[in-house]
Parts: sequence; C-alpha cells; structure tokens
Amino acid sequence: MNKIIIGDHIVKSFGEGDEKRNVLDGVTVEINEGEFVAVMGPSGSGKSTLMFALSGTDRVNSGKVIVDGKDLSEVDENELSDLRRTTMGFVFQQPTMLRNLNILDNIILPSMRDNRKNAAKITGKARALMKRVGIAELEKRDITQVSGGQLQRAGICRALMNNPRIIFGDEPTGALNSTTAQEIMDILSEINSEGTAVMLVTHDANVAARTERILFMRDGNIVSDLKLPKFNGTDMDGRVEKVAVKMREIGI
Ligand SMILES: Nc1ncnc2c1ncn2[C@@H]1O[C@H](COP(=O)(O)OP(=O)(O)OP(=O)(O)O)[C@@H](O)[C@H]1O
Repeated sequence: MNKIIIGDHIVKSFGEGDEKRNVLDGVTVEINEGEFVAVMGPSGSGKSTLMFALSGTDRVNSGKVIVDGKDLSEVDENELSDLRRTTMGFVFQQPTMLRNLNILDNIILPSMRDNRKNAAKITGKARALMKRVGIAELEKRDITQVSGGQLQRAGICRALMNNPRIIFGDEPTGALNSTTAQEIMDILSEINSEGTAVMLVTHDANVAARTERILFMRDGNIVSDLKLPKFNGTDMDGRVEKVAVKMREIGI
C-alpha cells in the first residue's frame, strides 16, 4: 500500500542545554493512503507535536519526514508551503476564522489568495462543500452567528477546498457535545471513505473508535498501534471497549 506520510526516527526537542527535552523521541510511523487514524495519549505525550512534525508545520531536529514521496528536509519553505497547500487540509478544535468575514468568505479565503481569477470556480466549490456538510443556508452568516458544530463543518469545508490527500485534525471534536462530535465524525468518515486519509488527535474513545487505526503515545513515543476493522455502523460498543481497554493499559 502506498504511504502518504512516513516519519522515520523523528526527534523533536524543545528547550536549550539542561532544559532540552525530546518531545518526540525517535518516532517511526507510516500512514497509508486513505487510512483513517487517531492519535491518543496522555496530555503532554507529544500528540500535537507529532502531527505538526508529520505535516511539516514544524521542522524536526533529526530523522526524516516524507510526505507524498518528498523528503521535507530537502524542500525549501516555498516548496513546503506548496506541498502543504496541495496535499494537506487542517481542522482544529476551534476553527481559526476571521470575525469580519462571513462563513463563505472564510472558507474561500485561503484558496483566493493566489488564485483570484478563479473566484467563480472557487466560490462554486465552496458552496458545493457547504451543501454537502449541511450548512448551505449559512453562507452569509457571521462566524459568531453559528453553532460550534456548524463552525466546525465550515472548517472542514475550508480544509477540503484543495482536494487534500490527507486531513489532519487536532481535536476537531474537542469543543463539541457528543452528538455533534459524532456528526462531525460522520462527515470525516464519509470523506475518508472517498479516499482521503484522515489523521486526528483525540482524547475521546468514542471518536477514536470510529477510525481504523489508533496510535497510542506516551512520553514522545508510539507505544501501541491498535487496528480496527473499517467502521460500518455496527458494533460501536465493542470498538469503544477495545479502545478503552488500551487506554487503561497505557494509563490514559
Ligand atoms: N513550542 C514549544 N516549546 C516548548 N515546549 C513545547 C512546545 N510545544 C510543545 N511543548 C511541550 O511538548 C510536550 C508535548 O506537547 P504536545 O502539545 O505535543 O502534547 P499533547 O500530547 O498534544 O498534549 P495535550 O493532550 O495536552 O494537547 C508538552 O510537555 C509541551 O509542553
């Protein structure tokens, strides 16, 4: 199976001298094309740092990160930013949206920056995505006039604008109630079933249980790699229990 991301003995440290600490301590991991992966672990175990490293958001201190066949240590900042823009989409706990723009304009803003002549096409695409995730009627709303779940749907639309090969989510459901969280997972599952890899950090066993692979981190390392069958709408309780057993084992 083709790998969309490879992390090979990656080390990321923060601090200087005696204070220096490896937050990623030689992590090796491969993410397959189209895979649906969750990352779990205690607070401070390095989950977000791993995601930042694998997405080229942060440079690593040593080891290799290879994205879509390109070694990130060999690309300059412009190439890196192109690679990120064309290959990856990002969804955060609190979508970072501008208060002075409506929902539609927030979704199209990153795509419009260097592509103004395609404004009509970009807007059409955004509208199609909004319709797909159930927020078509909200395009003119201010970002303060929608719910957290609706805002996250808009965040997902924005992440999908460039047809990414992988979506990274840093606690995309972390600010939502459990019903809304599952609705967001429905959307991410659907996107995944069409071939886009999804990798998300979560503390929630009910979210992780929707994926097919859960990486458990502790102290800057992946200490367990749990595989589940692709979710088909059945046996949610059994899946959650498998995740919960592992969480207890790891001490989360
Ligand atoms: N820019 C930074 N400078 C210094 N230390 C950092 C920096 N970013 C992260 N750290 C430290 O690295 C460790 C891992 O952080 P990270 O955010 O990856 O953990 P996490 O597992 O995602 O935690 P949480 O579940 O609390 O979000 C933490 O101890 C954190 O304080």
